[in-house]
Amino acid sequence: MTAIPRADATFRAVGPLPEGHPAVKPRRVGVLLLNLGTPDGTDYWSMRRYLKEFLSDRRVIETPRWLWWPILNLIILTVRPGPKGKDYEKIWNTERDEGPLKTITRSQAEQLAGRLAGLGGDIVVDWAMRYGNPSTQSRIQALMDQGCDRILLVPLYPQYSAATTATAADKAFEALAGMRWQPAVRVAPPWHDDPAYIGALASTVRAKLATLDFEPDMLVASFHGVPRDYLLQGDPYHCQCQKTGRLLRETLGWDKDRFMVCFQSRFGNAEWLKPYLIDTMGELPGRGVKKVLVIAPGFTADCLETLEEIEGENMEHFMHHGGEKFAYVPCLNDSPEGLDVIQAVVERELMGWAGPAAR
Ligand SMILES: C=CC1=C(C)c2cc3[nH]c(cc4nc(cc5[nH]c(cc1n2)c(C)c5CCC(=O)O)C(CCC(=O)O)=C4C)c(C)c3C=C
Ligand SMILES: [Fe+2]
Ligand SMILES: [Fe+2]
Repeated sequence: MTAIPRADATFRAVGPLPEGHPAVKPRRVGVLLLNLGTPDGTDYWSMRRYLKEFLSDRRVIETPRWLWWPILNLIILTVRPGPKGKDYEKIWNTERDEGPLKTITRSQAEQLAGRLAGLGGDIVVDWAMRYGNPSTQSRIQALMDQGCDRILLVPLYPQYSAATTATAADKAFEALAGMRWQPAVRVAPPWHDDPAYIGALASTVRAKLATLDFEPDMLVASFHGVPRDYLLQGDPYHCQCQKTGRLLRETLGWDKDRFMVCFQSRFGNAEWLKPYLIDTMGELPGRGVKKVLVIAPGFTADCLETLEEIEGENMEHFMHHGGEKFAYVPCLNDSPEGLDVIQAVVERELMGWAGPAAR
């Protein structure tokens, strides 16, 4: 007996529709890659809009609103959009007129769609942002319009944090809250210790080492920071970053004294996770560490925080303090290794919805 594909079976069962009956769509599975977001442009107003949405998120800034509102609206949104827009200009994809985070996330989704085509089932892959465009709400609606009654949300963060993973899920569930017919939803878990991920990171380090004219004294794994208080309140982000770092070092077979984990992108005056990358870059040359290789395992795509902050600001700081050689390992991005990781996570989480076991 030949199995009838699910969509056909649904159509046959429905038969002729009564007058005025809403259209019946084929049943599909949606995969929605969710990234952080990036401004629509580098001008003052685009930057301000993006920063306002980002920094109004209570998952990102937990300061009481009565205190935060005047700081944000009267100070930060006045002084930050201008200089940050200039920073974005340095890394902007002028061909497409968008930030690299957007270009890379789109490419990841397009390539993933090609890779999942052979899985069986009718799968639609799309991508959306937590802040800015394309919005999470609009892309969930687009998946629903194409008949997706099951959606796998994939927050593109290997390490879980309430400030990233949870707020991405919150935004998606906020969109579902207004729907009469909600899709069934799964949220992919973080993959900070997945062998596919650690192996991909190790292979990018090895590939980079093969191109260098020096042997690094130190491999520095830099993760985006969060306030230290989030760790004390129970956010697992710190521990997951440390585990990723340890597994990467063990896989590479590097000694403990030639490897360290740092945290970057501190914002505001509160204490964040330490050691700070920028301080470390200023101190290492004085400790005899003159040649460094930096990797940013927490970012699935190169962006402002890697290209401008690590490869720009931190490299300059290191050299200024007596460093001799600095190299940066690009993120996994839309490389075959990067797609292998996303595909492994997605295929695992689609089990029962797509592939051989799908009903
Ligand atoms: C102010 C608090 C912030 C927290 C907490 C935070 C956590 C956090 N962020 C990322 C990933 C990215 N952040 C990016 C930019 C960025 N981050 C903050 C603030 C916090 N992030 C701001 C204000 C900005 C915008 C730039 C600036 O004004 O400094 C980006 C880059 C986006 C791009 O368009 O290139 C990424 C990616 C993680 C993973 C994280 C916690 C785990
Ligand atoms: Fe950030
Ligand atoms: Fe920890």
